[in-house]
Amino acid sequence: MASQKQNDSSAAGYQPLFKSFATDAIHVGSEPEQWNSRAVVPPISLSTTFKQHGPGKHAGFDYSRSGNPTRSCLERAVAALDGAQYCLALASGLAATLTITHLFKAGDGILCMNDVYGGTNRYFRKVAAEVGFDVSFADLTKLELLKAALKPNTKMVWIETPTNPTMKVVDIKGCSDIVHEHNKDIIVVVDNTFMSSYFQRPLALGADICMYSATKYINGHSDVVMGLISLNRDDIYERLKFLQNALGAVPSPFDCYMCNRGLKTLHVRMKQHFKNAMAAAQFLEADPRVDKVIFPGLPSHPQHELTKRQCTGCPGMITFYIKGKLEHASTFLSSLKLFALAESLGGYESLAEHPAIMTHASVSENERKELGISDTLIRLSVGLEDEEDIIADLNQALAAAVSISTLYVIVCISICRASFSDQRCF
Ligand SMILES: Cc1ncc(COP(=O)(O)O)c(C=O)c1O
Ligand SMILES: N[C@@H](CC[Se]C[C@H](N)C(=O)O)C(=O)O
Repeated sequence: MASQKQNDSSAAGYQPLFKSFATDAIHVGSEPEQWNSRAVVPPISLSTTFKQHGPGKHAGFDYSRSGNPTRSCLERAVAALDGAQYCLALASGLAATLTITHLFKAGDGILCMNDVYGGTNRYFRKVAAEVGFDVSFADLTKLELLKAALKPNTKMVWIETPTNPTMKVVDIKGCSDIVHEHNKDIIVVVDNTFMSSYFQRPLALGADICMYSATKYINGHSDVVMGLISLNRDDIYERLKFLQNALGAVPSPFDCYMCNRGLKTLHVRMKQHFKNAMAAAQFLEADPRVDKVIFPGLPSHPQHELTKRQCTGCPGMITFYIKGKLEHASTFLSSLKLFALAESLGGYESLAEHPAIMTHASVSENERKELGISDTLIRLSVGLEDEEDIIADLNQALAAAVSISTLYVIVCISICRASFSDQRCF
């Protein structure tokens, strides 16, 4: 990648860290010289309107939905971190998705990765499809399925990587090349919520738009709901800027201030999320009470090599299947003491949830089954607490959920099932 340089603190085998990331996060958009007061921390500009010199003659801002000084500070910082020329802040991740989709019109084709955040699935299936978009889904981890799914009316390909919740990793460059060879006008969007700009820069890999639920790692403190869109193309930016104002789903100046404040420590947080998640994933993978762990940082992850090729590291997201049934998953979740049983992710605090019942309840049962979102699937957002405390909490909750005698019964049943099916085979 042209914008990257080898850095001592890069994780072994991954892409080198992005040059000057921390410096840009801290300084771009926050220059004291832009304010008469020379404030080092950007002020929260609450005014909804701005005095004009003459009709239509203003100093860059006229009305706060159309543009706001505090929002501009955040947008400039995020653009720099994404290696983008432009960034637009929206009221939520879903508001960003909605605003991007308004680039198109009824009858246009939208091809979406089959495993995406439940609300994205819900929006495309139950809102966009209902107003006439031709929405289809495919497993974009398989490039041949992407090729087969592109249609003459396809206008947008929506990638989420790693996917929420089953952590599939999509080859952004591979997909973008195929899509743009098919038709250079198709817009490739990457939902970069899980990786954040610290671990992945989709625009450098060929995507046209990079979007975020900034509610997660970008803000990182679980106290702001926001969406962000970064891009380089002038024509798409002009239209999105128009839509940001015309649709009006903008964040408040206070939230922009908070998010910009969170962004200043993104690099520090992401490093520690990676370290803590790696330790937790290794612990879970070695534990007999766990069936399977899905973490792109583990060599057992099917796209581990791809992750190292396209990312600089991994966030704190781990998905795993606990041994047993729904009752074991439920007991595990309600026995956690340090992890809070709650939706959302990417904050400094550890969270755990049950995707089938919580974040992906809006995905149909059949689809959940196909995607592996089963009753025993648990999603963790590993926070920044001490590593030993995180592991101790997982250990005690596993002990509460799957006792040695239960484990013995589960193992006996699976041995019996295996030998029964062997006999049926012969
Ligand atoms: C990957 C991903 N994309 C988008 C969204 C939507 O973001 P928001 O909740 O900020 O609207 C979420 C979560 O809600 C998410 O996890
Ligand atoms: N992206 C978050 C959001 C949780 Se789902 C929120 C709400 N219940 C809804 O259905 O919109 C995550 O935890 O994945």
